[in-house]
Amino acid sequence: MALLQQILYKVKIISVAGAPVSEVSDLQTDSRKVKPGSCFIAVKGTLTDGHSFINAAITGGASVVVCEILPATLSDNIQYIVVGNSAVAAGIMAHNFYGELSGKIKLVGVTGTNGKTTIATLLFKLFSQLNYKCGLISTVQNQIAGKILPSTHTTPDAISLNKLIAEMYAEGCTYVFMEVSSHAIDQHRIAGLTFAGGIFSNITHDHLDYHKTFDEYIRVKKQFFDSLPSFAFAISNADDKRGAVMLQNTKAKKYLYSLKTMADFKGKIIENSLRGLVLVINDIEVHCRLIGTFNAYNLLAVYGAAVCLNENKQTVLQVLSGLTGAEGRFDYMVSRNEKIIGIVDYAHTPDALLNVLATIKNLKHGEEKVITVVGCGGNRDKAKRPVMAEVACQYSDQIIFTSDNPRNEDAAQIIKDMEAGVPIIARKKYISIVDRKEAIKTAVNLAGQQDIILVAGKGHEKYQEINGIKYDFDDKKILSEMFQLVGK
Ligand SMILES: CC(=O)N[C@H]1[C@@H](OP(=O)(O)OP(=O)(O)OC[C@H]2O[C@@H](n3ccc(=O)[nH]c3=O)[C@H](O)[C@@H]2O)O[C@H](CO)[C@@H](O)[C@@H]1O[C@H](C)C(=O)N[C@@H](C)C(=O)N[C@H](CCC(=O)O)C(=O)O
Ligand SMILES: Nc1ncnc2c1ncn2[C@@H]1O[C@H](COP(=O)(O)OP(=O)(O)OP(=O)(O)O)[C@@H](O)[C@H]1O
Repeated sequence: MALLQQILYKVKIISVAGAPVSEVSDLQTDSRKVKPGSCFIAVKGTLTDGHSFINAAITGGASVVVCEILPATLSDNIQYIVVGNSAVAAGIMAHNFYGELSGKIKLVGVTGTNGKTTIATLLFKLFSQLNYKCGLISTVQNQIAGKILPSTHTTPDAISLNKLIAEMYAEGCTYVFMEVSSHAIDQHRIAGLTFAGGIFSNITHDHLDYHKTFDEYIRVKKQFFDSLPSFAFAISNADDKRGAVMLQNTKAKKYLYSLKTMADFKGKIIENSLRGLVLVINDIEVHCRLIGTFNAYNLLAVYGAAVCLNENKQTVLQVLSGLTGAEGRFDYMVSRNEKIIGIVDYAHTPDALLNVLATIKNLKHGEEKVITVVGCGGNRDKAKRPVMAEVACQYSDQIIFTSDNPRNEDAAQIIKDMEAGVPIIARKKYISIVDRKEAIKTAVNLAGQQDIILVAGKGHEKYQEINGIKYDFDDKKILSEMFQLVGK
């Protein structure tokens, strides 16, 4: 049980009604999770309004209701607390409920359209190798000092988020690196948290189904930096058109990183190939295992954050040189005998597939073939199927269409939908193999010395979802097994 008065610390209360309650058992924003003695916070959502579930929450046992508008009829023995914004209140209350722990650890948030998972994961790996106990909150997975927990959101809801941070604190974590999505900022999932630092990667047109306009998307992202405290650091990408704007109104100490202009954290690419990056960062040369210019930016952001957190520059670069990126994000291996490069990437949209294939094309230096294994998910946007196929054909020498997560659809039909997008001139360079394992094996059989195999779409996922059942499936593991089996 927790004292209601303490949980309401810093919440802007407009009025209070009903029967006074001194303690609550927990906080819930979902009436379906309410238990006897819960405090139910009615949040206006994107689909429905939590206010319409107040009665259900009371029936479930809630003794306190936090809301923006009082219900027409008040129930007996319930305390009602009216606030200006329930989502903000939920954030602050969750932070108080779990012991205001974000200020007791160093919490670093990463926001931007691309690179959040990579930057947060690299920071987690770096600080873990520097012998700190760390937490990671990301799209791919959450981690508490090495213990892996599944992730459902890029940034969890306020209650789950504060609970997770409390678990990290209890395990002795001193740093938590987390992704901050624009949805989370907009829905106040991070309200009440004290950040030690914030990092901006970049912003491009995305998520406009949610934010409606690009200006609104920028405004939401900027709110994160506007809310950082003066003792925090704010690091931004000087080479992004909106990099400077992000830091315009922040109280935090401002830093910029760049590959192009003078900046606090200045980097230069000396070598950029499918075998890694050679960079000079603040006059120190560093050989990294990550691939592509975008990863040079990610590495600079990580380096900058580590320096802001008072780590030794040489040591940071030394550790960074050995790190691989986030699982399933341009995740690559080299086959033992024929030095075939195998890349597993989460790219499951035409845009992402184009980015990965364009990066491969820019980095390969000779006549190496690019063989792409790709499919599309079932029960999702059908319009993207032919477009994905077209992109794959445009940038690959050979393509194998296969199944992704067919879910409740017929995998062969999904592939047919993809085949409709194959340009006439590319008809001879694709084949279709429904069984994903067979498709990967065929790609390995087709590949010669130094060729490049891209297995796209599932990245870090460890399953294939077919008719409601998730079967074990791991692209990276299977690719590696096939290299061995085929003897390449
Ligand atoms: C569009 C969106 O972001 N929706 C999020 C939002 O749900 P919502 O606003 O739709 O909720 P709602 O269904 O309208 O319900 C409103 C309120 O009524 C409550 N309710 C609802 C039903 C009921 O019976 N009882 C009840 O109390 C709900 O708990 C909620 O508080 O708030 C929920 C709780 O925080 C989130 O789980 C949910 O994420 C959905 C599942 C989602 O898919 N979100 C994606 C788009 C998302 O957030 N993505 C970003 C990453 C984006 C990226 O960079 O790729 C992320 O951070 O994960
Ligand atoms: N700094 C960057 N700039 C542009 N593209 C990037 C950057 N970092 C990674 N990418 C590309 O975007 C893809 C997604 O990267 P990552 O998962 O790190 O980003 P994210 O912001 O977490 O996106 P998501 O929420 O979709 O996972 C990668 O596979 C890579 O192709």
